[in-house]
Formats: sequence, C-alpha cells, structure tokens
Amino acid sequence: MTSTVPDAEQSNAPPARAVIDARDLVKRFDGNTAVAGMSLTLAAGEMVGLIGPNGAGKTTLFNLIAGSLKPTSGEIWIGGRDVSQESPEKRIGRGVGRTFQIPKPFLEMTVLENVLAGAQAQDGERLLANFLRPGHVRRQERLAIDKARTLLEFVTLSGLGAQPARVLSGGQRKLLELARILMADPQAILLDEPAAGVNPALLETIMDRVLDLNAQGKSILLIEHNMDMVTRLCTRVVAMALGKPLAEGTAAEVAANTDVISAYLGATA
Ligand SMILES: Nc1ncnc2c1ncn2[C@@H]1O[C@H](COP(=O)(O)OP(=O)(O)OP(=O)(O)O)[C@@H](O)[C@H]1O
Repeated sequence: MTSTVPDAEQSNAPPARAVIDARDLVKRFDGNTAVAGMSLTLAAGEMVGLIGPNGAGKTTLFNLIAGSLKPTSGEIWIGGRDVSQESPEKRIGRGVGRTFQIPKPFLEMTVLENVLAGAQAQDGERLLANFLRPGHVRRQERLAIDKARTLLEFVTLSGLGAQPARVLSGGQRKLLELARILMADPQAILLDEPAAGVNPALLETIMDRVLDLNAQGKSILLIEHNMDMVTRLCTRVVAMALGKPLAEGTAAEVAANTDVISAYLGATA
C-alpha cells in the first residue's frame, strides 16, 4: 500500500530498523490494568521471545500491536510510522501478521479456502474490477490460489488442501493459521503460543517453519510458555509481569533472573 506522507516527515520517528516499536503502552479494562507501561521494540530480522506468568498482559500487548484493541495511552509504531489509531486490517497491510493461542479456522471451508481468506480482501476494488477488468481479476485469483498452494506445501499441509478445516488437529490448525497470515506477506509476525497443545512431532515442524521464516528475514515476536522452544528460537527474550517489562536478555539470563522466578512463583502461589 502506498502512502502520501514519507516516513521522514513524521517527527519522533524510531530508529529505522525497528519494525515494531511499542511505546509506554497502557491498557485498562474497567479498573483492571492489563498493560501498565510496556515498551518493546522488534528490529528487522529479529526473533524475540515474550514470556511471563499467566495474566502478565502478553496477549493484550499483541492485541494492542495488531490493532484489535486501542491503547488507553501510549503509541504503536510500525515501520517508522505511528499506527496507534489504525484498524487491524490497515496494520496487516503495513506488514504485521498475528496468530492466536487458539486458532479459529472456518471449519466447513476447505483448508485451501482458509489460506485464501488471508489474502487482503479489497472487496470494493474487486467488485469494480469484476466489471471493468474481469480477465485481470481471474489472473489475480489464479495467482492467489498458486500462492496458497505453495504456502500449504511450506506448512506441510498440501495433502489436505481439499479437506474441510474441521478435520485438522490442533497443531495442524496452527500450521494452517501460519499459512493464512503468510498470504499477506507480513514483515513482522506475532505468534501467540504456537506450541500450546501441539504434539511433539508437529511442534518440530512448527519450530522449523518459524526458523525458516526468520531466515527469510521476517521479524518474529513469540509468546511462549515452552522455554525449550524460546531458548532454541529466540536471540533475545523479554519477560513481563503485571503488565510491565521485568527483565530482558538471552533465554538463559532471563530464566535465571530472580525477579522473573519470583513473578512465576507469585503467579502460581
Ligand atoms: N477483554 C478484557 N476485559 C477485561 N480484562 C481483560 C481482558 N483481556 C485481558 N484481561 C485481563 O488482563 C490481564 C492480562 O491478560 P492477558 O491475556 O493479556 O495475559 P497473558 O500474559 O497473555 O496471559 P496467558 O499467559 O494466561 O495467556 C488479565 O488479568 C486478564 O484477565
């Protein structure tokens, strides 16, 4: 998507290499403060782990970055631009894709159709184009189907493309969701607990695919309770508790941090 305002015209621009820059975010829900002053950057090509006990505010932070929630205060910058007031769809167009803890595919649609649903729908333009340039639209649709098939192959689901999504296991639904968000060519990917409820064999596939995407240059922010996965994938780990940053470093450093250990013990007390 092209913009009429060059990035350099925006003041306070973060360093050019920050794909995502969350600044002093606060999110309150009726007296409950889920995010209480959280800042976090994701640089181009980085893979960062976001850990913290249940209720720390990790998913709420994802919702703020992806735009499904508006912050009470603070700002979200994506690719050097303040997007705090933009819709989730616009942020997808700016290159941010996100997955959910529990994927919710369209169960009666085929696996291939679910992937196609990740292509950025521009229905108004498409309707007009249907009248004015039907050949062009058909070509675009063919290209989208080819791309969806390639992505299904990437996530090892190509044999299931014609099946309804309801036949997929929990782990396969996570792989399907990954393929769906890749249809929009995200530069930054937010993964919310990709390992949760996934059998060990599929977990290896998910980890391999995430590593592949990072090797392709995509920046990845990973919420995960599975510390083995975080240790294997992430060069930098941020721990949060009570809606705030608590510690940052390598996975080993953060896991050994006494504040982090206390936060987890407190959460389970
Ligand atoms: N829509 C909402 N309305 C009210 N409170 C909410 C809402 N969403 C989240 N919260 C609260 O905000 C706090 C942070 O929740 P959040 O889901 O972000 O934590 P989390 O770190 O992702 O936890 P988990 O690891 O269990 O997924 C919790 O106390 C939660 O109950």
